Amino acid sequence: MAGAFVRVAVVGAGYMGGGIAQSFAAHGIDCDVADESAQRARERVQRLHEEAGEFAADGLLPPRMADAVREHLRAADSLESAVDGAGYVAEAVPERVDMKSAVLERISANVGRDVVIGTNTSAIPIGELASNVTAPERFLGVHWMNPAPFVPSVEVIPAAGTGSSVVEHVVELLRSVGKVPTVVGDSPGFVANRLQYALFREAARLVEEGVAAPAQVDEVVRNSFGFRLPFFGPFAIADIAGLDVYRDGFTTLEAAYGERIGTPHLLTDQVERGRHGLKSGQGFYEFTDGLGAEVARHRDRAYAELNRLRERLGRVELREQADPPR
Ligand SMILES: NC(=O)C1=CN([C@@H]2O[C@H](COP(=O)(O)OP(=O)(O)OC[C@H]3O[C@@H](n4cnc5c(N)ncnc54)[C@H](O)[C@@H]3O)[C@@H](O)[C@H]2O)C=CC1
Ligand SMILES: O=C(O)[C@@H](O)C(=O)[C@H](O)[C@@H](O)CO
Repeated sequence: MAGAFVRVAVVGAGYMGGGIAQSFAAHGIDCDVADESAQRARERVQRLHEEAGEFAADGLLPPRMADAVREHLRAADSLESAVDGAGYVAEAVPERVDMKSAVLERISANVGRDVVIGTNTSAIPIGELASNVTAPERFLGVHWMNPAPFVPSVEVIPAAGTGSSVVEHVVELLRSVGKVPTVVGDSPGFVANRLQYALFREAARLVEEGVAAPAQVDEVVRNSFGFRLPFFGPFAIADIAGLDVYRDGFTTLEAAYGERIGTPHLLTDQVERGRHGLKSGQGFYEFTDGLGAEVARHRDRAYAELNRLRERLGRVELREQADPPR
């Protein structure tokens, strides 16, 4: 059914809209982009074409995909002409409810009722934006990560009224362009940004309290739990560490920071049921029948390989602010 979306339109050709458009076009899907003015859309598309060539020259994209971006990605003179004939429209204008509402109203006034409309909002509940769209069963959140051509995940967020076939078609479309779509519930920040912003908030508190400078926080994160994240999410990481150990750690953190870092019931419940993670054979995941040993072996191989990749790639040195924030 991805064929139902042979043409897509992207409204808002900035950092995200541009990358989303490149991702579709690189896979041979015609993609028309609109921005605030025809001139801005033309300038952005010219840059997106050049950038695809640079990706190919650097070996990040096969040359045929860069050619496909030049062939299939086009600038439209207006929102109305971009969406004309599209089967799927991606909205990627700034993260402001007023701006998104006006643009979504305009999109839905200019397309048929069966045209699927996805918003790339980072955090605004989809149910809140749905009131701007006629036939809201064809509306949903489709949240890409930056930079869109290279980061696999796209959160797919149905609102209460989104049709299940619409969700299926969008999942299929995203898979057809090499993405990893995950359907999640409609809650502010969804999964990725609720976690990402919670991490950033605590990182900022550490700096505000003088515990560490931004560069020190980043160094610790990259080389500690951040090092594990390409392979394991927070539940697998907790299982591998030991859920009883996590529960005991929370005792100290909760005493110091209260509810902000309070012990989750989900965790104490596992520990009380004797599910301590990998070492007990069960936690949030099952490690029986030799799976525990397999997970540990894969973990060690993955981490050793990641160390080698990091050595090979080297680092880009970020220059610290001369007058660091407190
Ligand atoms: N920057 C990021 O890392 C990510 C951002 N997002 C979300 O994607 C959306 C866009 O963010 P960015 O691309 O980073 O912003 P951006 O500022 O780079 O791009 C926004 C684009 O929308 C255009 N625009 C503004 N008003 C418009 C209108 N009425 N009609 C058509 N185009 C209009 C702007 O000229 C600009 O090109 C936001 O909702 C943001 O939260 C989602 C994932 C990652
Ligand atoms: O991290 C990402 O790419 C996304 O989840 C985002 O939505 C943005 O970084 C966002 O937080 C910035 O507005």
